Amino acid sequence: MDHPIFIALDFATADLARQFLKKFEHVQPKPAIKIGMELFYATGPDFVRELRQAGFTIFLDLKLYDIPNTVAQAVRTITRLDVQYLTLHAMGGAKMLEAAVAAKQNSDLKLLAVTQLTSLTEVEMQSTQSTTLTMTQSVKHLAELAYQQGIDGTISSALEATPILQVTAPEFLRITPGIRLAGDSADDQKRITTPSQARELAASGLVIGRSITKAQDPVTAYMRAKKEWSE
Ligand SMILES: O=c1ccn([C@@H]2O[C@H](COP(=O)(O)O)[C@@H](O)[C@H]2O)c(=O)[nH]1
Repeated sequence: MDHPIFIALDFATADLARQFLKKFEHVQPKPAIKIGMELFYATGPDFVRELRQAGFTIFLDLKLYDIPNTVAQAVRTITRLDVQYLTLHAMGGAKMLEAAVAAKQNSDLKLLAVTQLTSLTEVEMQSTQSTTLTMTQSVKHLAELAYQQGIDGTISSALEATPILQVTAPEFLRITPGIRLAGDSADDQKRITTPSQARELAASGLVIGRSITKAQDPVTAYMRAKKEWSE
């Protein structure tokens, strides 16, 4: 899958996620899905296996952030789940990233490093992290660090996708949440773009949650995003 749109399955139970996915049973190819903390903590690895067996491409968004040994052991365990993408925080540092890359061994699992959460403004980032770096400088720095350790791509706003490309390589993935369809109302996401803006800014994949999951007609919202993204 070259340019995926991952639907963020942010649901509280497996049944709610199943009901949602049922609406997509006639959509081919199957949408790629992202399982984050809410659903994973509620349902655990068994539900990940169920969705994988049903043929979904799975992005497990657990945002690992711990000492190198702990993260490496977690990556080793997760490779057995046969998910295709996994997140960890770039802020864990070079040694943590390096340990995660070593732990995935020969598996096809792609590791994605979260740079700065899309819910943060530049001012919030600067005050929390006690830095004078701009958002772009900080994201570029973390992306370059991840790239040098052999990580497969980043998670950032699409607003930083072009700067990330400048310090990494075209094949390094630039996956971007914080995507909203025109007309959506404001929420906790701060660094947002539409799918077509993300494409113009050199994102290589999108994560979309509420614009699809909370839409009156989720399949139509997904198709609209897909059309904008691929045009
Ligand atoms: O910086 C980040 C990292 C991860 N996310 C995750 O993506 C989805 C976005 O959902 P929306 O409903 O489209 O806002 C969500 O699961 C986040 O945990 C992110 O938004 N930003």
